[in-house]
Amino acid sequence: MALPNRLRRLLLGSDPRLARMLGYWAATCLLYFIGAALLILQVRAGAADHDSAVLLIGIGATGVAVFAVLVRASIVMGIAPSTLAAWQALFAIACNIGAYVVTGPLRGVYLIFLLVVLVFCTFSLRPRHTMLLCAYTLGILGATMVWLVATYPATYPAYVEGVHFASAACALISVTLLTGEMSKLRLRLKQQKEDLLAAMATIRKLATVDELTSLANRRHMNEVLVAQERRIDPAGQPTCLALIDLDFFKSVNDRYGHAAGDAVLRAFSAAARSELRAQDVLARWGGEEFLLLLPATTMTQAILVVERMAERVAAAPVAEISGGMRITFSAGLAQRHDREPFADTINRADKALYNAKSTGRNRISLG
Ligand SMILES: Nc1nc2c(ncn2[C@@H]2O[C@H](COP(=O)(O)OP(=O)(O)OP(=O)(O)O)[C@@H](O)[C@H]2O)c(=O)[nH]1
Repeated sequence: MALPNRLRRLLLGSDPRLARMLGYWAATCLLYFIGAALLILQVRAGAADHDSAVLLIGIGATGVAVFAVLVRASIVMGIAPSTLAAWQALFAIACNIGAYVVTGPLRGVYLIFLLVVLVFCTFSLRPRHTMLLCAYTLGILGATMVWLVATYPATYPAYVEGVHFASAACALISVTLLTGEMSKLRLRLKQQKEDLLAAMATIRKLATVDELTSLANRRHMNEVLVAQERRIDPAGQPTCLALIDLDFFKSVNDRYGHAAGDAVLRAFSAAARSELRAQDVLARWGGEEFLLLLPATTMTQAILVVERMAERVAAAPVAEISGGMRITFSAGLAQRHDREPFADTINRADKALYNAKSTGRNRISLG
């Protein structure tokens, strides 16, 4: 892995949610720097108290650093993004109100910052939580303004604070209502996306899996074969195919009924599949016929696999059939020649299967 990639992974992690949260954190950082710069300008102009400004900048910087660590570790620590966003918002609001108190005539700017904090919450908080946050902000802001007017009436005239509070309340409430609507829209979109993904998974399953046996269906097997034909196998990697057909299956249906026949097909599929490796593919090719693909398998190995399969299938109990009838099958086995189209290998396996049937069934013939 290249060094910048490694560094990126170390800083941002590999989870896209984490990268997004760190993106929001970077935006709050920017806000903090602008707020701090404004405070320094006010101190230089003699409009803000130096010590209070330094203390506030220190608290803000510590908060920003602590949240960087918390965001980075949130997934490991199991902290929900919404919880972290709420903490960050509470902290940012407290800092902004602190800056409002410390800053001189330009303090109105921090009221705009309060709005920005609430807008950010749209992306991570539920509408109800954003409303609670708005109420908390207005409560603390109102109480602070009353205290300022009562303690320093010359610096914080009542009519100025009144106008500040009224405009902040109008803006914050409007933004909260608006962001509430946006949050609902976002949640609806998220739900729709999840529904769509679930529907796509169902469609994919229906398109690739045989409903009765849960094996791959013929369509999917054809896709697998096409993909296999396009692959360039390393030299000396043989592939075998087996066409498998249950013996005297019609008589199962006739004697025990169609439902029992279905049960036999399911029992065969489960038993046969239990003998296969992860890379082998067994598909229902049609009716009571199955196609088995054995990649990286020699003919000798394939014979052993199909024999083991036959033993397992014969021993599989089928509750729907009384009298302990044994399920047997006949198989035509063929090894794919170099670059041979699978259609031709299947043809050879089919001829071998015909041979197995005509020479007595319950056996493997080679094609
Ligand atoms: N229960 C059930 N029967 C099926 C299904 N698909 C095909 N069949 C039946 O499978 C039977 C196949 O009969 P045949 O082709 O004569 O084969 P067989 O009786 O197994 O005879 P051999 O293959 O020659 O040993 C037919 O009766 C089909 O109706 C299915 O999904 N469920």
